[in-house]
Amino acid sequence: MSASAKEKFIVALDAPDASSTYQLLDRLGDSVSWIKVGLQLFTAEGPSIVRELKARGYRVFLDLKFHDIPNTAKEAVASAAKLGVDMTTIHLGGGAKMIAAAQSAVGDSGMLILGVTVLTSFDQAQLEGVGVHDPVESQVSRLVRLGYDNGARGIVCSPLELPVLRATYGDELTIVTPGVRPAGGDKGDQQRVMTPAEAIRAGASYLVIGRPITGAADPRAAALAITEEIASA
Ligand SMILES: O=c1ccn([C@@H]2O[C@H](COP(=O)(O)O)[C@@H](O)[C@H]2O)c(=O)[nH]1
Repeated sequence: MSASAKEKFIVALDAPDASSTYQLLDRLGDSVSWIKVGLQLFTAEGPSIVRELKARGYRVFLDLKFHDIPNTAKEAVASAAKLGVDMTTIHLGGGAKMIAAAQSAVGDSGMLILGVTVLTSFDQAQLEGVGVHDPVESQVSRLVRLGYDNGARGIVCSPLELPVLRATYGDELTIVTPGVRPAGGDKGDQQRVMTPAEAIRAGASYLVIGRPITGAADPRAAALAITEEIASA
């Protein structure tokens, strides 16, 4: 198993509290190096969970998907940068001014802002339900262009959109893809999915995978199998 395969894989620790998080980390051992802290865990535990994960040596992706007026988004991004996280998220639907304001708060922290496009739980019908009648791929491309033109160099999208984004932007973008499921795995609420190997071959920089690991009988074995699949892609 190569170290670079392990570093392309981010485990989404969508856990209810710190103690269940630490139990899961004990079971995962050295099989993961990146942890995603999302809304559930951060709302329960606050910034202390991020500080503890950083102290334990993990790289941290804080996925709170900021979407607010420009000043509020900017100050939230500044707080994330002060916490020392490696990546954080904004919704590109927040618009040009919000994206630029958020980007301006990164400073010299080295943190990467990822712009969320169309959630991977959306299919075409759900997109139409919020009033967007273009194909999902067009909406993703439109939001990525808006992000790019306002300074964003990181994107969250489904693996299905990778080919067109790589064809347009080459390696200029760091592209993080949730919506990843091992072959035959339960999709849950995810709609636009690929396997780990397919997503890597399509050009993902990082894969975010949660329940296939956190819900596995042996999370370490599940994480190692995904890393092997990434390495062999
Ligand atoms: O479009 C998006 C943006 C973020 N996510 C997050 O990724 C993980 C995926 O977890 P699974 O258990 O592998 O489905 C989760 O934390 C989401 O909040 C996303 O799925 N789609």
